[in-house]
Amino acid sequence: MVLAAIFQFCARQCVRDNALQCVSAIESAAGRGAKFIFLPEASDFIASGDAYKSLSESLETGHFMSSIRDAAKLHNMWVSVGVHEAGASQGRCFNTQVLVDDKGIIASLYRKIHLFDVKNVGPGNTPVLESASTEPGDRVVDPATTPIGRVGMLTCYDMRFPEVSLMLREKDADIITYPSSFTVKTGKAHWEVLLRARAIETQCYVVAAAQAGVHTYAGRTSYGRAMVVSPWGEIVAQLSECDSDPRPYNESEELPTKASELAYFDIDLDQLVKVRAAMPMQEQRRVDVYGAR
Ligand SMILES: O=C(O)CNC(=O)[C@H](CS)NC(=O)CCC(=O)C(=O)O
Repeated sequence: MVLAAIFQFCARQCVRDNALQCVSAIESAAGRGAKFIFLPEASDFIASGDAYKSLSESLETGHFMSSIRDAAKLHNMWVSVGVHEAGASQGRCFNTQVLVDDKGIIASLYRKIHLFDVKNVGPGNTPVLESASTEPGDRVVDPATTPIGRVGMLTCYDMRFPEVSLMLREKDADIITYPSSFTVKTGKAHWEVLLRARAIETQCYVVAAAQAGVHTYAGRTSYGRAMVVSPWGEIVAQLSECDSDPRPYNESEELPTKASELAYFDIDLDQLVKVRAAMPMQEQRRVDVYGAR
């Protein structure tokens, strides 16, 4: 079994501060002997309005990813982290999950394919239009081989589309990651159910690092409750949830952040093999009746 860590924090609009928090989480996890750490979606920043354009960075040369890569190398740690990647069309960014290996090299990356364009689930039942700032990716990436198993990457809202997680299972994923920044309303209603269902039906570990807390200047609050689910559907680690009411938008007010949290868990690939052997769903799929995913 190999030890891994999952991190939850409240990103601000300042990329340097957020980088410091993530680097310190990597350092702590290394001190405990973890080989892999999962960081949330948008760990580089949560911003308001047009700030996306100026804050998004290149994965190769930007301050945020350089800090993460240096820390990964220094502490021999694999890192999964969500960032805003500069360089998409129309001044937008990609919502990208980056997998960094223990030498500080980018081993793989995945650009979120399902964007959170919704009508009445945002703060105060307002709409959210992720596609205004973000260009969707156009491919699912094969799972990457790491010291904790084969990691398949998806992000946040993607967890509502089981087809892609089943596709990753088909490609031999052991672990599926959903770095997230969920809304409080949808988090309370759906978060645990979605993550446990994805784990049970794919018979994979599901790891969802999360943002948590009030981002007042951006007019939004993240639900938190970062969670790890075993291939049998048990919650093996979870962090605290944020149930604050949404607060009115206030650009100048940066509230004290909700404290960051770190949890540890073992990835037990023997248990995964036993679960799959006892209930061989992958071999039982009736693709002859209902087609491939
Ligand atoms: O905007 C950023 O900077 C980072 N991206 C996000 O926070 C994204 C898009 S707004 N959030 C989600 O997908 C929440 C999904 C969700 O809450 C649900 O499926 O219910």
